[in-house]
Amino acid sequence: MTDLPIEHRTDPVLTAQLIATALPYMLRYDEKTVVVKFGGNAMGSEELGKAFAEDITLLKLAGINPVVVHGGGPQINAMLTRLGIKSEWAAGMRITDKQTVEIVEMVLAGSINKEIVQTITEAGGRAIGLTGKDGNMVTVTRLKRTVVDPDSNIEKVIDLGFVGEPKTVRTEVLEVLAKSEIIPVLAPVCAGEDDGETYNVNADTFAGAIAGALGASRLLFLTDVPGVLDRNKQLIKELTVAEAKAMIADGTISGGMIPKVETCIEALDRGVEGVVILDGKTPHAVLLELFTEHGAGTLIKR
Ligand SMILES: Nc1ncnc2c1ncn2[C@@H]1O[C@H](COP(=O)(O)OP(=O)(O)O)[C@@H](O)[C@H]1O
Ligand SMILES: CC(=O)N[C@@H](CCC(=O)OP(=O)(O)O)C(=O)O
Repeated sequence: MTDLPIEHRTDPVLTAQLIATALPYMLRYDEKTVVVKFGGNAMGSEELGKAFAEDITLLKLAGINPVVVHGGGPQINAMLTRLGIKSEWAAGMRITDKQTVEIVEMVLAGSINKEIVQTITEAGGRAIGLTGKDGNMVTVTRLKRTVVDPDSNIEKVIDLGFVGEPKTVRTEVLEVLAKSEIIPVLAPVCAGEDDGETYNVNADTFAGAIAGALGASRLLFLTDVPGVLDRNKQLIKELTVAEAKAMIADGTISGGMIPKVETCIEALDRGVEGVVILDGKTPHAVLLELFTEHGAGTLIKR
């Protein structure tokens, strides 16, 4: 006991009892796929990253099949600023030109992806970092986005550049990994189905496509807010699809929360059983959500 770090030193009987309470949840998710989207804003500190890696490693050891999809919006912003490149946004998506997509790939696939893989390794797990390009896993077409011009109230189609929409998801590689001890960590960078160009894909959209194709039991979005908030900034614990659509239409849900909620709706359509948006800044948010009755965040439901 005394060799353990202080935060792990507790009454051994209590510890054993606590571990036993996780059993029904372990049985519930045994061999099930859980897709966890780790948002760039949720990667707040080294400590949070470590707790996240421990949770994911624990899921894998418990016989669950975790698939990690990560973002990195703020980290891409920081690199673009360092390089003096301006970035603009529309409907929660980065308008991505040729120069920007190179930086996006560098930050997501090169830097963040490997950092998460390393943190999982340090937690005692084994992880492999992949992008949508690897194994031709996810191919995309150019995303066409319609927005309503606030001045004229007229709908217009905007060109976001090299922003992709997942079209084909090939799950072979992930199925092989599910049978192994290796945890996939996926960066949302993909090749265009028609042109072979590199595309920037919103990490939420990517996670939804993966969860749908794998028939995941759970899709968790770890972000930097407690969940979907109402006009008074109060947490909404359960949100129906119709309510969510109305909140997007009236602007209560905006920015990066739009692709998240839209992905939740699509994931439900594709048969994912439980879709939750929760606060990734709470240490061990994944275990808290899956292994306790403490269900935090916003559950999106039909
Ligand atoms: N109704 C809402 N409830 C909660 N967050 C919202 C809402 N509308 C907009 N947001 C914004 O969405 C952000 C989360 O999306 P995003 O920044 O893309 O996070 P992530 O990096 O986790 O994907 C929040 O930090 C918040 O600023
Ligand atoms: C098209 C688009 O917007 N792509 C995102 C990809 C990263 C991402 O989604 O990161 P978060 O999950 O941290 O927001 C971007 O360029 O920022």
